[in-house]
Amino acid sequence: MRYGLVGSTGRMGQEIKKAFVDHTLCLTVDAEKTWSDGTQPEVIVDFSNRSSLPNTVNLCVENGSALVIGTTGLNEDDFSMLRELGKDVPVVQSYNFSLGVNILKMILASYSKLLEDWDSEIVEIHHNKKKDAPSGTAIMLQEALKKPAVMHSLRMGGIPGDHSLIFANEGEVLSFNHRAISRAVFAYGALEAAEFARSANPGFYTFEEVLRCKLKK
Ligand SMILES: NC(=O)C1=CN([C@@H]2O[C@H](COP(=O)(O)OP(=O)(O)OC[C@H]3O[C@@H](n4cnc5c(N)ncnc54)[C@H](OP(=O)(O)O)[C@@H]3O)[C@@H](O)[C@H]2O)C=CC1
Ligand SMILES: O=C(O)C1=N[C@H](C(=O)O)C[C@H](O)C1
Repeated sequence: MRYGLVGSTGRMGQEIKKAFVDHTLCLTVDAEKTWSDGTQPEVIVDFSNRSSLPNTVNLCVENGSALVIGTTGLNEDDFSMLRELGKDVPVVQSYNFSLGVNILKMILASYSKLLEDWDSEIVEIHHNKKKDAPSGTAIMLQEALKKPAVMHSLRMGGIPGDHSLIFANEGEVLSFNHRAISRAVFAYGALEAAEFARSANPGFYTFEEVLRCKLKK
C-alpha cells in the first residue's frame, strides 16, 4: 500500500512508520515541510494537529486518497469537514486506535443506561508533552456513557496513555482502566484502519465500526 503521513516527524509519526514498514511511504507533511515521491497515496494517515486538517482534506481530494485520522482536539466544524470528505473517499476517525479502548467504549455504551445514576469520573494520564486536555479518548468514552463525567487530566513523564473510569453509588464502586504500554498499539490500530480504508466504500467510519466489521467475518 502507498501511504501518506501527516505528522511524520512526531511521536506517532515515528510509530506509524515502524508499523507500516511493509508499505510504501510516498508523501510526508509536517508543520514546515512537505515531501512526495510523485506517486499518489492510496491512504493518508494523519496524527498531527487540528490546524493541518484543511490541507489534509485537500490532499485526500486531490489524490483520491482514503483518510485515517487520529489527531485529537477536533471541533464540530472539523467533524463536518471529515463527514463531507467521507462522501467521496473512505474516512476512518478515532481518538484512540487501541483495541482495548474500543472494547471499553463498546462496554460503556452497552451498559450506560445502568450507570446513568452513578457518580462518574474519568482520570486520564499522559506524557508531559501532550498539548490537549482532556484527552480525546476521555471525551470519546464520556460520549459512550451518554452523560457528563468529571474529568481529571494528569501530565507526567512519558506515559503513553492511561484512562480510568470510576463509578460510585451509595453501596458500591465500579472501575475500568486501560493502560497503553506503548504507542505502537495506536499505530497497529491505524494500520488495520488503513487496510480497511483502502478497499472500503466512501463513508465516514469510526475505528469501532472497523472492528465490528471484523466481528461479522
Ligand atoms: N487516535 C489515537 O490513537 C492517537 C492520537 N494521538 C493524537 O495524535 C496527535 C499527534 O500526537 P503526537 O505524535 O504525540 O504529537 P507530536 O507533537 O509528537 O507530533 C505532531 C506532528 O504533527 C506535525 N504538525 C503540527 N502542526 C502541523 C500542521 N499544521 N501541518 C502539518 N503537520 C503539523 C508536527 O510537525 P513538526 O514536527 O514540524 O512540528 C509533528 O510531526 C495528537 O493530536 C494526539 O492526541 C496520539 C496517539 C494516539
Ligand atoms: O497524545 C497522546 O499521546 C494520545 N492522545 C490520544 C488522546 O488524546 O486520547 C490517544 C492516546 O491516549 C494517546
